[in-house]
Amino acid sequence: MKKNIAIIQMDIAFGEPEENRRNARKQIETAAANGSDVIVLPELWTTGYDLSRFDEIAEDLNGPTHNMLRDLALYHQVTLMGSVAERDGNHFYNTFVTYDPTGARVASYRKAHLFRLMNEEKYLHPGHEKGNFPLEDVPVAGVICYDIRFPEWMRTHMLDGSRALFVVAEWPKPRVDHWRHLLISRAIENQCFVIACNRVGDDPNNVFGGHSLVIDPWGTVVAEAGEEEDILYTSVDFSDVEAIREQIPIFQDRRPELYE
Ligand SMILES: O=C(O)CCC(=O)C(=O)O
Repeated sequence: MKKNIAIIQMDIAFGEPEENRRNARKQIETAAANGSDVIVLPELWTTGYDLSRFDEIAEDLNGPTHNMLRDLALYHQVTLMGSVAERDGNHFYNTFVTYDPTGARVASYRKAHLFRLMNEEKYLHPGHEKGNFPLEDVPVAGVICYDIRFPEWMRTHMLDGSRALFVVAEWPKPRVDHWRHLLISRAIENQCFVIACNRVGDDPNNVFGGHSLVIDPWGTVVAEAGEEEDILYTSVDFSDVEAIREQIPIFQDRRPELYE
């Protein structure tokens, strides 16, 4: 199945959900008008890392950001995804959501590995469930930023035949080399597409690196953004995964009994 992908590599106004929703809405409308089927937003794109104000700015899964994503997905007949600050009772999560063209939420994955360098563990709870979901009839998975440093967690997402890993991030510029190498490695070792959206700009503590990427299941970078706000367009044929998995059948050759 072939899909036109748009990655919205946006800057994020720190702790300003309304401003970020306005900006994202414009960019989603542009991407939809340009024929995109799947539109990816970055990590925590409504709030940024304004963690100490999550009590005020995080929302439950029926909040205004979710209504907007549901309505835009339905109106433009696209799939929309990205991570949003979630409130559930007294707990907060960094939650990757996906809305399909019927407006249904088909994924809500809570970031499993909290990033101490940005104090996430002081404010957020980690998730415990995997981020697999169907992109129409194609099995895929969505994960968040620091999660990609844990290949064993990424592998568990691939054991059901998933063909793509969607990654949303606020990855700082000083470690953009790690971002690129980790993403390319995840694509090669799992023989899957990696479709990764990073933010640009800065917040009070970090400068973010951009370089959103689309990598094919052979590990070749097929599209890459620079360090400015941009919409990165590419098209992906998920059936390309089959030939590579037949040529080098790593999923058949695994010996899980050795790994535990
Ligand atoms: O692992 C890294 O270097 C960056 C991770 C990160 O920024 C995050 O998880 O938000």
